[in-house]
Amino acid sequence: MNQFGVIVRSFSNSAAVNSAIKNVTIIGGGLMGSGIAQVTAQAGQNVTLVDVNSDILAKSQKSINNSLGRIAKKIYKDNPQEGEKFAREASERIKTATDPVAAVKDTDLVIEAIVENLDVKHALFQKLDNAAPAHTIFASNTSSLSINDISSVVKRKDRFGGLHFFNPVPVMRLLEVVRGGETTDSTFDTMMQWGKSIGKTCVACKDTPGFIVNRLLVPYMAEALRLLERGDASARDIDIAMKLGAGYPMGPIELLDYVGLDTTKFILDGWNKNYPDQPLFKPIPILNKLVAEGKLGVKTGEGFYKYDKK
Ligand SMILES: CCCCCCCCCCCCC[C@H](O)CC(=O)SCCNC(=O)CCNC(=O)[C@H](O)C(C)(C)COP(=O)(O)OP(=O)(O)OC[C@H]1O[C@@H](n2cnc3c(N)ncnc32)[C@H](O)[C@@H]1OP(=O)(O)O
Ligand SMILES: NC(=O)c1ccc[n+]([C@@H]2O[C@H](COP(=O)([O-])OP(=O)(O)OC[C@H]3O[C@@H](n4cnc5c(N)ncnc54)[C@H](O)[C@@H]3O)[C@@H](O)[C@H]2O)c1
Repeated sequence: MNQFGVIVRSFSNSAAVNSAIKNVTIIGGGLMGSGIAQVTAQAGQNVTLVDVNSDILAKSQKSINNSLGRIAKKIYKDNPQEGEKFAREASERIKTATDPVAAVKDTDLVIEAIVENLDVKHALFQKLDNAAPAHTIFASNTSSLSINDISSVVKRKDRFGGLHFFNPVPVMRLLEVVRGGETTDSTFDTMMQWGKSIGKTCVACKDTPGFIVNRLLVPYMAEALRLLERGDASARDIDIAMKLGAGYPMGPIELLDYVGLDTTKFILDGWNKNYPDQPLFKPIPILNKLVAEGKLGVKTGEGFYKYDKK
């Protein structure tokens, strides 16, 4: 089945995979948090999506409703009315909030998808640890930080793990479920079951840098940027080469624009700090220049490439 086939199958099967989790709070309504909120609501669960202000949350909701419309057209192509009902009901399951403490008072799972910065993640989780119910599981959607490092500030280390989604969340079928050093079997099993209940194919990984995909993706994308910096090939030709030569749906440069150059820089700077002797993670001038100019990729309309404003 194509990705939509999987979504349809998973969507219809998601109810079949019972999960103890019914109420989910997602902190960070950006690229990833909005997608995680959407697929969770699509699976019939109650969602509270939190961000720092209502303008950002309005943008999150617009993005979610656009995506729901695209998926509804696929699943219910022969029954538009049912499609509208599916999209409306999923959207209605998502509440938004700007107060993270209030948003975790009655929740079973908190998924953090805020900026890739350990200090900011620490400040958030410290606040939530004293506010959420004792049974609530905490998870981070971090791309590159250690789950053990993130959870070092909370008491509930036994109920803390990684739930690493892939962009765009409504389409990418994979979910990496990451165990921290103190994650209990019960917490891990609940996260795996929950991942299946929202229609994802779950793989398990220890708390190792980059988990599985990014551990392999980062060197590949790093070398692509260095090819570009040396002038060995143009961005366009590097992307065409990897799509036609390796069968990738996107080339590495357009993928960097797609995931966000700010997030990319956060990840690279973090790994360079942790592994200063690894030449692969040395700062990349062309990346730093674009980020300094506010050219963050698709999300700002320009990165390595220019994009039509949506
Ligand atoms: C060391 C120095 C440098 C590097 C340092 C650090 C590097 C950091 C890199 C990692 C950064 C973080 C990474 C993160 O932690 C993990 C990731 O997320 S990795 C990225 C994973 N994702 C991908 O690889 C995406 C690859 N691209 C694709 O799969 C496709 O291009 C696409 C995005 C699905 C778009 O498909 P296209 O065919 O190109 O375009 P369409 O618009 O036609 O879409 C196809 C199909 O999908 C539907 N669709 C697309 N987007 C959405 C959406 N948001 N919601 C709903 N539906 C969507 C669309 O309707 C189409 O449906 P169809 O008509 O085909 O049925
Ligand atoms: N971009 C990707 O492709 C991708 C894929 C997988 C995982 N991730 C990870 O997901 C996380 C988010 O990435 P993104 O691309 O969605 O970033 P983003 O910049 O699109 O969204 C981050 C959101 O978090 C909000 N935020 C920041 N601090 C906050 C706080 N203290 N409280 C509430 N909201 C806060 C911001 O306002 C923003 O809307 C990062 O850890 C990233 O590494 C990213």
